[in-house]
Amino acid sequence: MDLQHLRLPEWLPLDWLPLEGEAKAQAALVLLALALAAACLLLGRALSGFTAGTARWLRVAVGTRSVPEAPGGLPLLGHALSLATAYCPWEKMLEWARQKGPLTRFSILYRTGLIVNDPAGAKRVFQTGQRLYDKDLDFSYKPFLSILGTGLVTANGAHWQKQRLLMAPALRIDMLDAIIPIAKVAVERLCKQMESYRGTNQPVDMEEEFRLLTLQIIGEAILSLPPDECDRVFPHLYLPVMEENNRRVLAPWRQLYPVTAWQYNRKVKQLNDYIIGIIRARRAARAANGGKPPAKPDILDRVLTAAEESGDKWTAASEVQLCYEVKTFLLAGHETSSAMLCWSMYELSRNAGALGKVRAEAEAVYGTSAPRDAMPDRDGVDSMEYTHSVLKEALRKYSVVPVVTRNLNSDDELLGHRIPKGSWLIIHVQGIHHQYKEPMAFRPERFMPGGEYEQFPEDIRPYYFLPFIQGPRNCLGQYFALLEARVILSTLCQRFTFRPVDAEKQGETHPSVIPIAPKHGMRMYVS
Ligand code: HEM
Repeated sequence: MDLQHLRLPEWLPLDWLPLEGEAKAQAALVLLALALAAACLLLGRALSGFTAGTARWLRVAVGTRSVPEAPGGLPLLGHALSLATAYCPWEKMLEWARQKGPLTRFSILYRTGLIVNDPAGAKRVFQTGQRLYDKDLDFSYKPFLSILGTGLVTANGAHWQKQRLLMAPALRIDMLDAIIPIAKVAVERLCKQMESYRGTNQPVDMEEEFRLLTLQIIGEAILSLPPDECDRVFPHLYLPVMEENNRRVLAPWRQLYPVTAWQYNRKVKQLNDYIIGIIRARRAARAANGGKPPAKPDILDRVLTAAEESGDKWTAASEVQLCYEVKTFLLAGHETSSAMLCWSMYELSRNAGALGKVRAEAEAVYGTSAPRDAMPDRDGVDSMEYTHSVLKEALRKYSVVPVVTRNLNSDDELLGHRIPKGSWLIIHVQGIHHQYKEPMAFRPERFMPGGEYEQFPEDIRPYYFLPFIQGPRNCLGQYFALLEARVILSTLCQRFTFRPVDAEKQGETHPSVIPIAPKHGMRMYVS
């Protein structure tokens, strides 16, 4: 082609090209062609995404018409406005479910959701049909993917199965035994600090203390980190990332704020570098020790042993995956436990009878004469049955994880309705927990032998208590959480009496952050 007489438009910013005449015209044409191809590619992707999204929307909207619809839906917007203006979105969903029945349909713009407020429905999703229900990564878990990535909580399908097999042995009984002394030493440290508040008018923010304490315990259990290292690293690197993730749940556009995004990405990178540094040092130490783990292996050592025994080659991808697993354990393993402890303590501060029973169990295990700090063994902790029931009742009443979401990857039959692939399920754990008698009354006796829980029919009973869900994807840390919490709660109750600064205010639950923590902190006077 003769390009000699081709006149390039003056508005094209081509001055930086170090060429002249025909060569410049040729280069400009190539650049234009590349720009056009990129634009077509982007448009194609947007169109195919839009077409796939529309097809899914149509399939789900039409396929779920037999399910009763929540009241107040608007054309196009669906229930988006009702949810956006509700004080608490999952309370609003529960209000709808109570009006419409065990399965209720709602929509947010083009997305149709189905609220499951029934133990039989939960059994289908979590147990008998578990393979059909994937984690909801494109909505509920999206803001947390920088921490969770492809770790266990957010993995799906064959990848999840492989990781579960690899990680589960790390929390076997001998590791659970090791958690007891870690928790006891940590709570004794907290007791010492709290002595200076005893009998003063200065309250202690127990929410903050429980958060730091559970982070110290999980930090030591996974990575053998000393408490001062946990206090130094996590509040700087990990907690700000989590705070920003929580903000992004309600304000996803925050990821477009350039300074916030830059700071956020920097913290995520520093946290990753920190954890990967520990993994590398640990592997080097094992290599120097003839490939053997240390005498007292922590969770990281146990996972490294399982990875070696699997026979898979260790690669850069294995390192990244393990980093996600460590972050997953950190996240899954402390905020939920800390919320459970806050609500248990709050209820005990208002219920002298229940507090008396917890104290009696503590004295039987730790002793009645000073220093009352005997190290419990597994049988000792297991003997604290009433304390265990206090924790379970706090998990029932406050349902710290109030809803669990899933995406259906194939057509299914749920609670008498045929529902299509692509449906979005919201299993209302709080709704199911509040199907007990007088649900807002705090009664640990419900979980004692012969209590209300045992009255539910045996085949469906586990689906009436779902703080850790049930089935193959149940919480891997549930025994860990309930063990450490028994040690913490019993020790604190044995040593101190707690009184909320403002009992009404302290009892308010946060309306938008999961796990549900106190809305105004948990400030307590100690005596
Ligand atoms: C009171 C404390 C806790 C509560 C209420 C809780 C709750 C839950 C729930 C509801 C799930 C299921 C999430 C879903 O399916 O979308 C889950 C999964 C998980 N939790 Fe916990 N958790 C607690 C403590 C812990 C601790 C201490 C650890 C680690 C040491 C842990 C590790 C995990 C892991 C790894 C999973 C994913 C399991 C899988 O998908 O295979 N959790 N937890």
